[in-house]
Amino acid sequence: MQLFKNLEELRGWRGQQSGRVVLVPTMGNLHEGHLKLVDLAKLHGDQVVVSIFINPLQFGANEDLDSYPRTLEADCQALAERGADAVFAPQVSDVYPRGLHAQTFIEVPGISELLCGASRPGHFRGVATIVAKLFNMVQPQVAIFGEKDYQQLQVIRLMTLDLSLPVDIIGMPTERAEDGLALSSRNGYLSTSERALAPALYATLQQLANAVGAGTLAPDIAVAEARQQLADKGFRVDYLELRRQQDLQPATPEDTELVVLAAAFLGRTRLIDNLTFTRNY
Ligand SMILES: Nc1ncnc2c1ncn2[C@@H]1O[C@H](COP(=O)(O)OP(=O)(O)OP(=O)(O)O)[C@@H](O)[C@H]1O
Ligand SMILES: CC(C)(CO)[C@@H](O)C(=O)[O-]
Ligand code: BAL
Repeated sequence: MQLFKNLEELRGWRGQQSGRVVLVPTMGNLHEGHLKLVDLAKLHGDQVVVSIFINPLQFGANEDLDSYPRTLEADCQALAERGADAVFAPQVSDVYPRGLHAQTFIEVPGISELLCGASRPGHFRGVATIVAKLFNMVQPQVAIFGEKDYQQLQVIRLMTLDLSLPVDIIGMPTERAEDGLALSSRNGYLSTSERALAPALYATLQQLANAVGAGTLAPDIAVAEARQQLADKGFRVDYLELRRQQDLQPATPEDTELVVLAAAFLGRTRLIDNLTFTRNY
């Protein structure tokens, strides 16, 4: 496996590839969820490139940019064992040569201001901008993203459509621990007692989806109960919302393809999760 630490090296390699290149963008500190994206990537092309870049543009001023785990050596070892072909791990100055604030941005209006975007202003502008730049740098035919970051996946799909980018976007179902907790780099911030509580987030989403899907609870009541249940268990709920899958707008009684999405803090750790389901009545 090759490791490219700057754009020039990456471009030199990319120019020699004639097959289908698949990109898996990450921020590193890799876990089995990321490695499952690599497994899927291998089915979709000839060369799998994993980018590892902690993108300052998508972090808010009071977020964890400085403390975000940086584990490049272990990440490369895991990726080599899993059969990735190349890792692209550029420096911030290589990615943003004019500095973060003199940067041309990509905005995907509407969807970017909802849910995580409301709690993290500018976050999806940072995500859309870096993903568009990674597409230009790596020039993949295919890119793989996790459904754990459901809103992010939708933002990227819309950006790709709006800008006519020649990249197929593929979503990968969320990889979970045995107790249901979605794997996430930020799970490493949880204390032992917080980790024991954390699976309640997904369990609560499952209960809500079962009740609304079968029509045994009205959506408003199910949402209010779910929020209260999480608060009673010690979560600080940032949002928990029932939305339609297509555009993440509030679900109307006619919508059947639904998604429940939540972000909730345990201590200082912000967990996100979601569950898609069909209303059957
Ligand atoms: N449990 C998971 N299952 C499937 N895909 C995942 C999972 N966790 C992360 N991903 C995907 O991996 C890619 C890189 O994500 P990232 O490096 O931010 O990891 P993360 O674990 O989500 O980190 P964080 O805790 O910072 O959100 C994204 O497309 C993300 O959706
Ligand atoms: C897509 C991404 C790599 C862009 O920095 C990031 O938001 C992530 O890891 O999900
Ligand atoms: N996995 C999403 C990246 C972020 O939280 O910044």
